[in-house]
Amino acid sequence: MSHPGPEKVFPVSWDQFHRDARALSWRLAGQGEWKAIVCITRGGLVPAAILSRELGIRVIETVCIASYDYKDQGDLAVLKHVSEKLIAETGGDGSGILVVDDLVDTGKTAQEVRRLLPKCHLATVYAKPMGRPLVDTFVTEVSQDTWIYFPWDMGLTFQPPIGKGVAG
Ligand SMILES: O=P(O)(O)OC[C@H]1O[C@H](OP(=O)(O)OP(=O)(O)O)[C@H](O)[C@@H]1O
Ligand code: HPA
Ligand SMILES: [Mg+2]
Repeated sequence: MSHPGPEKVFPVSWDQFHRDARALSWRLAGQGEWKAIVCITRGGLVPAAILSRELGIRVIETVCIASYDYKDQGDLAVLKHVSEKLIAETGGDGSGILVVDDLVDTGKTAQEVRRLLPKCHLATVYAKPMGRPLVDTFVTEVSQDTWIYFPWDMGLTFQPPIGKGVAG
């Protein structure tokens, strides 16, 4: 499924992402003690590094899930599961695990994680309305027809002067 239009864009710089991931850490700080972070690769790797530092959580695991080819959503593939050892150590249902991703969009990825770890705490930096109910904690909501551009997907390019695009 291609992302529906009309499309708005929300470009995020490294600095903005760092601030937003720190804001997520503040929201999570009072909410409990987590034994481990499980990040949903690849997008969850960067916020997981920041949360790990801010919350002092040193056990980091991955669940590797892919569904988008650029903006086209395809079938969801779980490429690697969370280790059986960590699941067993956390009661088999994800209790005490903080799962982190960069964003929730349709909620398909989050649904799969909830199926694997029903009692985990799921945190994302950004959320769109369709996926929002599946997330426990997030920082910023954007509309469903907004595409978020992350700093690791962008480079510096020439911008045409704003006046050139204005009719008249
Ligand atoms: O709520 P959803 O509609 O499922 O979309 C959200 C997921 O999509 C992106 O991952 P993607 O599958 O592109 O893989 P990536 O993290 O490796 O870029 C993003 O990082 C989330 O994990
Ligand atoms: O808005 C988005 N931006 C980047 N990756 C994504 N994967 C799903 N939605 C998005
Ligand atoms: Mg992802």
